[in-house]
Amino acid sequence: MKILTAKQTKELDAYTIEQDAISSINLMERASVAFTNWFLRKGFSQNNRKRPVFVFCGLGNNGGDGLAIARLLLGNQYEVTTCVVRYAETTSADFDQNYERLKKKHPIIEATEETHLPDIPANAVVIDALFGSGLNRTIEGIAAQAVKKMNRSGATLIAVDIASGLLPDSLSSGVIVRANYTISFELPKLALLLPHNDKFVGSWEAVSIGLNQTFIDDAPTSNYYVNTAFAQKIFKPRSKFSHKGSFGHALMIAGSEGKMGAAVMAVHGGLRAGAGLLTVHLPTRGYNVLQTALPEAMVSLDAHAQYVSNFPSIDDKKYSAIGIGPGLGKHSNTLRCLTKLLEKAQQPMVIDADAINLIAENQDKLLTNVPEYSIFTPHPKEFERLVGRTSTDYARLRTLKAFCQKHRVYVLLKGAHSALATPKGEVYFNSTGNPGMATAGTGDVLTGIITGLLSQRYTPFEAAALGMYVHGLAGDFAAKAEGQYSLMASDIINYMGIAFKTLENNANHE
Ligand SMILES: NC(=O)C1=CN([C@@H]2O[C@H](COP(=O)(O)OP(=O)(O)OC[C@H]3O[C@@H](n4cnc5c(N)ncnc54)[C@H](O)[C@@H]3O)[C@@H](O)[C@H]2O)[C@@H](O)CC1
Ligand SMILES: Nc1ncnc2c1ncn2[C@@H]1O[C@H](COP(=O)(O)OP(=O)(O)O)[C@@H](O)[C@H]1O
Ligand SMILES: [K+]
Repeated sequence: MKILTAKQTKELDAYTIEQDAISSINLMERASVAFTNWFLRKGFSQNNRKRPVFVFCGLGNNGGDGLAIARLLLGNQYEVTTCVVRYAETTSADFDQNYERLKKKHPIIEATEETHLPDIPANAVVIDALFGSGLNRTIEGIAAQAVKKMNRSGATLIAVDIASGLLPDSLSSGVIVRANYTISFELPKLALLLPHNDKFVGSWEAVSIGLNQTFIDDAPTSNYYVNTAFAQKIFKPRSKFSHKGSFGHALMIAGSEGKMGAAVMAVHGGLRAGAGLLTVHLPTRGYNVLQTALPEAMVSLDAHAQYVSNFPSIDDKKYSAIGIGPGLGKHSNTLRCLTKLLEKAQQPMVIDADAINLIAENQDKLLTNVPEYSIFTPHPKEFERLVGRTSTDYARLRTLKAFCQKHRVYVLLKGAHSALATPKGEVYFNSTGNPGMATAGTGDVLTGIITGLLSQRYTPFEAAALGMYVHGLAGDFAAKAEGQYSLMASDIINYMGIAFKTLENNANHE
């Protein structure tokens, strides 16, 4: 799914109105109905009674949506208080039409100064329709006072299209609505996916309003959203005559004294992702724990007991994918081993954890030897070690894209909405996952999954994109069954089967 800019969204609206024989006012009605349907599904009741609804409207089309939503909720027997915040003289034509329609049957509060703003009880549901994608400067005056009043109220805040004050695709400042929910029209906006905006976005959903698909298909963008349909296209079901040789042989280099569990997690992830064969190379002291936990894996033992100091021969292309990093440690001999491996390796590798840290600390020597199209999987701290500190989410995204373009590698920057950047400078944001996954070992599982997929001849991009999607989906299934609080990395492994099965089932029904 594409992520478009505010400017493109405006053009998309206009194109739809022109090409699809729908008037602007009817498109607004569609958007308002889509929002209201979402609202009705949620219900927003308390003790079997509908909670009072307060709608704050601006003077443009976002305000017009608010007025239409107020009318639709009145029709559904909600007790609605509507307030138009008069921060300027001019109003949009569609705002005017919806204003007239609502005014006929419902009193509208006009606020030109703070004392006009209605008091909001804490049990209310507030609909924020002050500004949408048309915002082009910080909010001031009476509109800013309305935002502050909404934020102070303790009520549940729902943003129409985007929280007022939040710019869809660039850095925001000034007062911003702290929404609990955001209902975005048609496509997600870049701002919804960035960590620093979490407090303004809440949980969000994109609802379809039937905007023109041809325009969307043709629109240039470098930002994408990896949803189910996207992952489904990448996923390859197994053919009847396949055998374990069809799914490659993965090599995972991992583990050090005290961190052998990371190797176990990664290997487990790789096997569950369907690697035909998987050899793990690890320090001798890890042998028993690994073979006891996972008899399915083959083991190549290092010359050293506590850390990795060498690696098995990769000359004969025996391994169709190599992953390195989980629990590796940073011993000087491990650094020497990694240096040699990077010199020798011809194929893209999956590089995680301490392998990233070692490369970060020895960039001059190591970075140029990383095989083209390798996949780095840093968490934010590891990414910072690699590229330095960045001040904002947008600056970090620019750095991420530039790093991938310069070094011709993929970087999967982990977190909520993990961002997979490509050598072309595109970014694919993940749709799956939950905060329960912020726990020890989940990253090791991901490294295993991606290595396992890569070994089966998925391209590096496919392996990374499908891997992050399935990893998050398994985490979502685990959280649904067990809750987020006590979720552990091994729960993700346990739910990987169900995650892959949903893709298998969908593929079989196509
Ligand atoms: N046909 C359409 O274009 C559709 C638009 N829709 C809604 O329309 C919204 C966009 O509407 P608009 O383009 O009218 O813009 P907004 O309603 O977001 O803002 C209204 C106007 O306020 C002015 N403004 C911007 N920042 C301001 C500030 N800080 N202080 C004071 N004035 C400011 C701008 O001139 C802007 O056009 C979307 O977010 C969506 O909610 C939906 O109804 C779907 C259809
Ligand atoms: N709030 C969150 N929402 C969704 N996914 C998350 C969240 N926090 C962490 N994750 C996921 O959990 C994993 C954590 O990886 P990492 O930090 O490397 O953990 P570890 O090093 O302990 O294995 C990543 O895949 C990341 O995307
Ligand atoms: K809004």
